Amino acid sequence: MNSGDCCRPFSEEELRNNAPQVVTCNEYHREVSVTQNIAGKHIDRVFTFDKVFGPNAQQKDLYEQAVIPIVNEVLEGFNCTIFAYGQTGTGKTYTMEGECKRSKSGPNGELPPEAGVIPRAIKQIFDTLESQNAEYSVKVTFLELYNEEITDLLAPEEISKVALEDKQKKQLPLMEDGKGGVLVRGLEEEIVTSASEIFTLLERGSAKRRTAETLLNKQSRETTPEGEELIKCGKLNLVDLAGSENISRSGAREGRAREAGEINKSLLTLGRVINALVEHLGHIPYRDSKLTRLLRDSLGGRTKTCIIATVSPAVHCLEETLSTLDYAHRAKNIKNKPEVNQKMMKSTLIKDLYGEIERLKAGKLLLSLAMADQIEQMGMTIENHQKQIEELQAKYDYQVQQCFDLGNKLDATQKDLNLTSKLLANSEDNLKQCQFSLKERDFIISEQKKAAREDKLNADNRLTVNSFQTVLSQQLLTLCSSLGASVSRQNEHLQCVENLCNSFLQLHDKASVELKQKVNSSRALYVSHFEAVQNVVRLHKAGSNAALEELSALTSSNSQSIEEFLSAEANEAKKVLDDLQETLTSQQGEMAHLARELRQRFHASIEHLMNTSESVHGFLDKLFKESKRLECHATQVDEIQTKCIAEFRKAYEEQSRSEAEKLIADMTSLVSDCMRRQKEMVDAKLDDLSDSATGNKLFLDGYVSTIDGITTDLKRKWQDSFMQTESNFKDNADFSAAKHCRMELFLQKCVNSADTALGRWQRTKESLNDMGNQHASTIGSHVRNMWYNNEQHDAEIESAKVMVEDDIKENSEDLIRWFDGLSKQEKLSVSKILATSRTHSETLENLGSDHSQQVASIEQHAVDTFRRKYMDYEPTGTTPVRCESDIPSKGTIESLRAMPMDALQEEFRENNSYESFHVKEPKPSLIPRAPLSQIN
Ligand SMILES: Nc1ncnc2c1ncn2[C@@H]1O[C@H](COP(=O)(O)OP(=O)(O)OP(=O)(O)O)[C@@H](O)[C@H]1O
Repeated sequence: MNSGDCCRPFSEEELRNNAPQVVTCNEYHREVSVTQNIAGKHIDRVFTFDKVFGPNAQQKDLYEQAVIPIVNEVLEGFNCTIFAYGQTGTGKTYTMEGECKRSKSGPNGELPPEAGVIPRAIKQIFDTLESQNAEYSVKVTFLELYNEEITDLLAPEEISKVALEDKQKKQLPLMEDGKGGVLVRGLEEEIVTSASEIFTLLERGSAKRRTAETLLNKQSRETTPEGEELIKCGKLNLVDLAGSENISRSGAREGRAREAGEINKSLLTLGRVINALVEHLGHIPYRDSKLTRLLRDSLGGRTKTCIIATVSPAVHCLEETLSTLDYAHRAKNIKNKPEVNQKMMKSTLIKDLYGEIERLKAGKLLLSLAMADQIEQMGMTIENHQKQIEELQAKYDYQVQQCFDLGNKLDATQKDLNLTSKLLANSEDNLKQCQFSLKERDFIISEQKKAAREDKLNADNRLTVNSFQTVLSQQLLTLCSSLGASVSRQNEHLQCVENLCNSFLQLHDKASVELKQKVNSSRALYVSHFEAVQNVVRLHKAGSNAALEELSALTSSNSQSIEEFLSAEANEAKKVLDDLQETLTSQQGEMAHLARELRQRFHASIEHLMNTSESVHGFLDKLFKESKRLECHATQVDEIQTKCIAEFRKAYEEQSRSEAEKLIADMTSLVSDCMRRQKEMVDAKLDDLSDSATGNKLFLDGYVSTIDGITTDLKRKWQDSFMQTESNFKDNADFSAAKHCRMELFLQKCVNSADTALGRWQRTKESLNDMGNQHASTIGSHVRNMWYNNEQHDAEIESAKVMVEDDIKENSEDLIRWFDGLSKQEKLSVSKILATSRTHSETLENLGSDHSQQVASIEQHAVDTFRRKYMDYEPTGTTPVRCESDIPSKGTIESLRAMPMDALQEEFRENNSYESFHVKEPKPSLIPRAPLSQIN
């Protein structure tokens, strides 16, 4: 099955409402995409069809692209169906029929651009058939399927009128054609020879349409121009379906709902059939609706079918659009098996046609017989009607006669009525007169009976007065007793109120006194607390001040002691260094002196030895030995010196590593030890030397004589050795001097490092001093700030205290004043209440007494009044009491007499006019009745 989608442009209303577009058509890709907004997301659903026509597509485009091939196939002998499916108002009818009328078509039978599929297909068929110059015949059927009822839209008017009555009983039925197809029995088939004929038929048929599905069926038979015997036969079904919307959304009600339901039945069955075909189900429910029965061959059969789905681009049709597209998309999957209709032999066709003519003839005969019957029946009906008319005419005449009689009667009655009216007026007048005179009589009688009535009235009144007096006195007694009870109750209540007021006042006084006491005590408590707080603050302040002072003193003493300590340390170090310097200088001098002395003594002894060598050359060996020993001593001295220097160096190195004071002290002690030891050694050696020299001299003296012989040799040897010794001594002295110099150098270095250490120390001391001073000044400023803050806090607390005290004093005074005022007011109010209650009770008492007096007086007055008015005698006394009643004057008594008849009549007539016969407001009597009226 082919399926195409056709999206109409926005309607004017949609444009007016600015309806958003949700359908977009891609004609090139043959896609329709529908944009849905689900949970704030745009989701596009895309449907692909065989052809897609967007809002700008023209009728011509659709026809050319989608329908021409189908019509061509019809002309080739295929059966084809085109149906439009879609929501109401989406353009199904527009697509199928278009918006053209025949009158609008062009001069050469050209169709206007808005012409739809049907007129274009008709035109194409006839154009093609005519252009082929072939014999052809075209038959048209046009039916409407509405509420599952089939209407023949081509049925002739007169017959359809008759059929209209029949329709109530019998619809056009569907029947199987025996070849798997379905026929509509009795459906009119029009043979047409031109397109314009079809247009006329369509126009006529369209006028009869109600709505819903219409199905146009064109059958064309064609013989080829060459006059072959074979005839091609194709059928084109054009279907305009009803709106596809759901019944619940169609808004149909009652009768319309049934319609919609039936329409829906067709469409629903169509949907089910499509589904069953798509899903290749075993059972296809064609028989469930007439539409599917009619289109059976088009749905999965041998007919080529094209479904045109029409949609609206607007968002409000979104749901239906999706449903339509889904429907058409599913339908696309139906696979029909188109077959060319069997080509008929021309002779067979002629035979068929003859058969049909016979059938038609038979039908015509039957029809004429039926018509004769009908005519006969109608004649009888006319006769009946004639008789009925005659009867009716007779009835009418009778009625007219009756009307005439009734008119006469009416006139007579009218005259009677006038007469009766006059009589009635007279009677009424008489009645009025009678009534008037009756009234008059009544008045006269009543006037005349007045005196007698008065006596009776007096007796009645007396009785009434007596009974009234007893009732009144009883009621007054009850009233007095209830009033007295009420007064006593009210007095009690007032007493209660007074007592309550008094107790309330007492309680209030007590409470206010207690409150005052409490306010005073709380004030005192507050003041004492505040003072305690203040004391604590003062204590805290004093403590912090003392601590601050102590801190500042401690800081200054600390800095001072540090300074002192540092300066003492520096002085000591300086002193040690000076001592060291001095010791070193003296050591240096002493060493130089010692060395000089040593050299001098050595030279002197050498000279002495040389002077005495000749005499003591025997001892030269010994001297030589001694010199050797001296040399050994010198070596020892050197060794000691070396050791001393090494120790000094060591000490120096240690000194450079450790504290300067210790090093200097060590060095000083070392140097002094060394010097002492050298001196001791030198002294010892000098002693030894003089001792040995003495011994040697003695030895030499003792052995001079013995060693003369060898003296010369020895002398030479001695000189040599002496020279050698001298040179050695010189060398030693030089070495010693060099060592000394080095030692001096070391000493100098030591002094320099001591100076550097001293400088560093002084700098350290200065920086320490600075730091100390800085810290001291910072601490001092902190202390000052704290002091200042404390002072400020103190002042603030003091001012706050004063303020709070003032406030409290003021508030408590206010409170007390307010309480005083309140209690005064209350007292005033209570006293007012008391006064009021007293006044009230007095008033009540007065009221009670007044009331009883008044009751008595009322009673008396009432009794008097009644007596005065109605009684001639005292009600109970046996002896008649003189009554103080006014004795009417003679005139009054005269007036009490009944008036003469004439006067009474005159008076009555004056008060009552005869005309109006209404009793007028009585005029005051002409007769003076002043005393009586006063009494009455
Ligand atoms: N493609 C179109 N171009 C212009 N106007 C269109 C188009 N399609 C439809 N319309 C207009 O939309 C309106 C409704 O169209 P139409 O009556 O054909 O709808 P329908 O689907 O047949 O409705 P229904 O189901 O009630 O018969 C018409 O006024 C028609 O002119």
